[in-house]
This record gives sequence, C-alpha cells and structure tokens, in this order.
Amino acid sequence: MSSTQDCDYPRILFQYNNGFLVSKIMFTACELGVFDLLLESEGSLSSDAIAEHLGTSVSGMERLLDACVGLKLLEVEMKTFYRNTELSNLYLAKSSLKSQYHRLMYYSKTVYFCWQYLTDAVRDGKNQYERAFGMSSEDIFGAFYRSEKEMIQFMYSLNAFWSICGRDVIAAFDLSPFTVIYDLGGCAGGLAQECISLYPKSTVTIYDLPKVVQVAKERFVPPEERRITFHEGKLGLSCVRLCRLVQCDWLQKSIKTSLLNLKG
Ligand SMILES: C[S@@+](CC[C@H](N)C(=O)[O-])C[C@H]1O[C@@H](n2cnc3c(N)ncnc32)[C@H](O)[C@@H]1O
Repeated sequence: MSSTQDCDYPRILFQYNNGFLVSKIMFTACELGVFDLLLESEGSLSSDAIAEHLGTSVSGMERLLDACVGLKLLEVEMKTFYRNTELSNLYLAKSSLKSQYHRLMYYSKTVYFCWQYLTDAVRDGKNQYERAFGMSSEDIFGAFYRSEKEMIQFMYSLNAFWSICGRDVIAAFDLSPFTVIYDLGGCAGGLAQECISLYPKSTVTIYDLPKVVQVAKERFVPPEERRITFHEGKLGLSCVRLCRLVQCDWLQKSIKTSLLNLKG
C-alpha cells in the first residue's frame, strides 16, 4: 500500500516517468564516443575540446556532459573539465575488456525502438517487429539480423553480457562430467569461451545459422582455439521450440503446447 508520503510527493512516479531519459542520455554519450575519447585522453577535457573532437555543437555537448555528471557516469572539475568515472572506463568505453558498449547500442537501436510499440503489442498480443522493422513477427531473428551490421551488433551484445555474467551461469551447474558439449544457438561463443575456461578439458561445438557461424569464426573465436568448433545449419521450427532458442518471446501456453506436441 502506498504511504501518505508517497501520495503527497509521488517520487516513484517521477522516477518512472523520466526513466527512459536516463537510458537515452547514456546511449547518446556512448554513441557519440564521449567515454572512448575520455579514456584515450587519460585525463580530463573541457566541453569545448570534447565537442570539437566529436564534431558536435558546443551547447549540446555541454548539456549532455552535465547530464552524465548528474547520472554519475562522468565527473567534473572546476565546472569545466570532464573525466570518466571508474564505472565508465570499465563498462562504457568500447576498448575495455568488459565493455557493454555493443549491448547498449543494441538496446538503443533495436529494443528502444520496439518499445515504442508496447501499447500496440498489448492490444495485439504479439511482438511488433512488423510495425517496427517491416519484418514478419514470426521471424524474430530475421528482425534481429535485418542487416549484417545489426547481426554483428547483436552478437557483440550477447558476448558483452556473458563477459560479466557468463562465469556465474556456467559455474551454477557442475558440467565437469561432460567433456563434449554442444551449444545449440551458441551465437558468438561467449558461453562456450566461459565453458572451456572453467572446464579446460571440455570441447564445445557451436551450432547456429550459417551466416552467424561465419561471422563467429571471422570475428569472435580465434582459429587457434581448437576446443571450440562450429556446426552450421538451420533447425526446424519444432527443434527451435524444443531447444527454447526463441521461446523468451513466446507465451507460456505456446511453450507448453509445443513441448506436448513434440512429446506426443
Ligand atoms: C537468443 S540467441 C542466444 C545466443 C547464445 N545462446 C547466447 O546466449 O549468447 C539465440 C541463438 O539461436 C540462433 N538461432 C535462431 N534460430 C535458429 C535456427 N532455426 N537454427 C539454428 N540457430 C538458430 C540465433 O542465431 C542466436 O544465435
């Protein structure tokens, strides 16, 4: 139940109301390269210098930087010189090993865009890829992979996530008795990498769509890493359902029905 204090001053409603502004400020600073520039400069820079380097207006950049200071993504000295916080150096600059840059860009370009259609999604009871991207709502990965650039971004974004959480997920189960592991829908191999790191005697075969496998080999898994191999193909719909590759987007009822159909 809400307290009288909440009703007199609805702080929580103001926070929810402005929540998307916070996300968009962070996405914009990432997209313009603010955190990368400040990491490279190894110190602080004035807003004028940042605007000049990044080719933006001075007034727009100054406002963006001050908003980032308010969000504790940057620090400011003498109201003029800006520098990254430890958090930004570690997670928002592109070159950091734990960088979440690609994940944030995926959220900014795809997820943020789709959520504009949440009202329609609730009305229709289905995803809105058709409205958002002109792609069939049945073909979720067609929407994610609508261009090679978007596909690569999606792959980087998954790996960014696993660079933080992968170890805990893999360690949550004792996989030591299994030395030959098959990762269905293994994508860029973020989990496979964590798996061979925790279980050095294991080998992992990543199964995924041919174009995903091709990019994973070219960009994500070094050829000298012999413990990770690939198998390209396209699973039929019933297999995809069984493997829960895409069921995160499905209704619970459809999942149960598809499993029962497969069982029967
Ligand atoms: C939600 S992503 C998960 C990726 C990976 N397991 C991870 O967590 O990093 C689902 C993966 O399934 C793959 N996929 C989707 N449909 C497929 C199909 N019909 N056959 C094979 N792979 C498919 C996608 O390319 C994508 O890599």
